Amino acid sequence: MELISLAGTSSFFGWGILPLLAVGLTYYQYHNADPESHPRNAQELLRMYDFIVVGGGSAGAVVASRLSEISNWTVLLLEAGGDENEISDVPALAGYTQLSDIDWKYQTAPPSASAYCLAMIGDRCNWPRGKVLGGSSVLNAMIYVRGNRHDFDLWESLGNPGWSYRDVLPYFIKSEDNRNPYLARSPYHGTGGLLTVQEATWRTPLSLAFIQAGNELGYPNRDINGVNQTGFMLSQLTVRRGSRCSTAKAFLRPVRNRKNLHIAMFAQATKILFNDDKRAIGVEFMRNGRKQVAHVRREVVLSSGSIGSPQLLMLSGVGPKEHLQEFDIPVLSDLRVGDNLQDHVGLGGLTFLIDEPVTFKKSRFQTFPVAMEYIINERGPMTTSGVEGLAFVNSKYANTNIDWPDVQFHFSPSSISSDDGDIIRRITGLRDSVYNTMYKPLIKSEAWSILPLLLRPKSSGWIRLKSKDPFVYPDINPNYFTHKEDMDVLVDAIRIAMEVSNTTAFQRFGSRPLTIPMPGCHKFQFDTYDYWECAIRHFTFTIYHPTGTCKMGPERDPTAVVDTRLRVHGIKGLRVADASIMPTIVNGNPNAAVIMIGEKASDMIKEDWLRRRRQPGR
Ligand SMILES: Cc1cc2nc3c(=O)[nH]c(=O)nc-3n(C[C@H](O)[C@H](O)[C@H](O)COP(=O)(O)OP(=O)(O)OC[C@H]3O[C@@H](n4cnc5c(N)ncnc54)[C@H](O)[C@@H]3O)c2cc1C
Repeated sequence: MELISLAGTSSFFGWGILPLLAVGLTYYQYHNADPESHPRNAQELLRMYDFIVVGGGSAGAVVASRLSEISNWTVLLLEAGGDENEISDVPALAGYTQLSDIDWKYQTAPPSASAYCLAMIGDRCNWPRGKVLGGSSVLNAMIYVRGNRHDFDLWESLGNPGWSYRDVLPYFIKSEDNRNPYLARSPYHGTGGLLTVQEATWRTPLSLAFIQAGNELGYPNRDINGVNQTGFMLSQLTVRRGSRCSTAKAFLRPVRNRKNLHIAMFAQATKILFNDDKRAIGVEFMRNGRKQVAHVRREVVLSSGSIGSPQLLMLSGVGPKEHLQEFDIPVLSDLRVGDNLQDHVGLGGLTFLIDEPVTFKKSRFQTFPVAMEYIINERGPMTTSGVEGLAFVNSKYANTNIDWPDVQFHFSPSSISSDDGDIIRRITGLRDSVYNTMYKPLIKSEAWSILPLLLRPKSSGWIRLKSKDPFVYPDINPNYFTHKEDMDVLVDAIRIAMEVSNTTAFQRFGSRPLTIPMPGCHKFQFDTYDYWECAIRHFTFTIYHPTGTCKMGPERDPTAVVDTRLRVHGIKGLRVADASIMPTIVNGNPNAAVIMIGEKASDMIKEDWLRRRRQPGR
């Protein structure tokens, strides 16, 4: 628009003005003042900072941004990866970032205690994590869900005062800039914050069928980030003008010109350094092939995520004593780092066929006009994350006396093969036998799917070092389905998904389940408990929500790693602020809660240090 109006004025001033303008803009480096311009990768670092934040992901970007609001504090953000790119910006291309350079490309260890991920090559599930400024918020599906008020009240009741729903709600609201007027009006949402949240502006007709189906089943269409969670709704997303709004875009780009904030990309922390008093005094990191050290005056904040944070703590001598001794790592604080690994897990590839040409397919939407609509108008099919609707429902095992549903549905107007086998097949790591038998035959069909997800798993796993070498990935054991109750809830969730397909809303499109049996499950009759258990153990689908590996809890809790102010027990000058501190996994996609943790951590750090300054002698 601006260019068009400039072109209009050029006839008045003559053509000479455009080159003049271009020279002027370059001379004054106009982009420097643009809050949307990318952050700079600082090359010259100081020897000492007030704070060092390790990891610039969903939480770390928030912490670095908020701490550097105090202009006389110097802040260094160390990020192992580089910057976001054009592909990661496009919601519909989210899958393309996985297994790319900006993904750590973790995998689960082959199962031992119980069977899962059997349909995947090597019986390992891929666990993507963002290795990029913005972290996993650059790879994720952008779904904005806060969790349930009972999650946070539970955290408080486990000995964490200050973390009840009433306490944390203001932090969710603080970050948010909700762009849907009907949501923005609600007291549960915020406007004017740094993180843009809105519903997708484009959707298939099936999204409305999904909401109507919920109604038919007795579930209201409601804002699941509002007063109650149980119900169906269109997805709220962290997007801005049709593009991804990662935490790097939201929290770091606007402050890129702060002199007191240095962002060092491609800098992977390898160890936290301590003095004899067990106080963190600096961080050792690798950058440009060189080992370097940055010292810290006040605190190190570890925000390396649920895999990176426990790994770095253990490498630095904070972790289970017997495990660290295996690697001859001197033990500074014997804590259950790496335990309590909780994740959301469900059945992948639960597919329904329809007769109408309304689904989201590569052949229909990866076209030149669609691309141009995105580039020019920031609208159209490229702006969708692929998950058009969400539902929070109760399995028959849920306590319906309280609003705390135990199952989440992700509704997609597509199937595993809607992209013609390009990406989804690769990023799920499906064996050829499974893809070719079940999903390849659907390439020409119209299909939609529901991902039924277990919200509060009883099974939990652990992260353990495989080596003292910080560049060797740790062992990831999610231990899915060691508790039968988890399987019971999921099988019942599949039955509810079948009911969704049977509603009038979906029958209008001729909806019916895909009945090709999962390879490996032929011996069970389709749609029995045993069949679904077998299918779940094969096409085990995590949507990558690992949490809890540096659990928050009081000192009396032998499983706690950080206290309620996120300070590592037994250590000075070191906090953890990311998904790993969750004592229990939140009831829904965790990104919003992780951002809340970043906000609250920053406020606590400010309170602690600014109060100390005002009260000399403490
Ligand atoms: C594919 C995918 C889809 C998802 N979809 C959704 C969704 O739609 N909605 C939702 O709510 N949640 C979603 N999630 C989960 C959500 O994105 C994460 O829970 C959240 O981003 C975790 O934030 P974090 O700050 O704990 O870790 P991260 O965001 O992963 O940040 C950790 C950062 O630390 C850096 N780092 C790690 N180790 C080091 C080191 N040693 N030195 C320096 N830097 C280091 C990493 O590179 C990274 O940038 C998804 C996740 C993935 C991977």
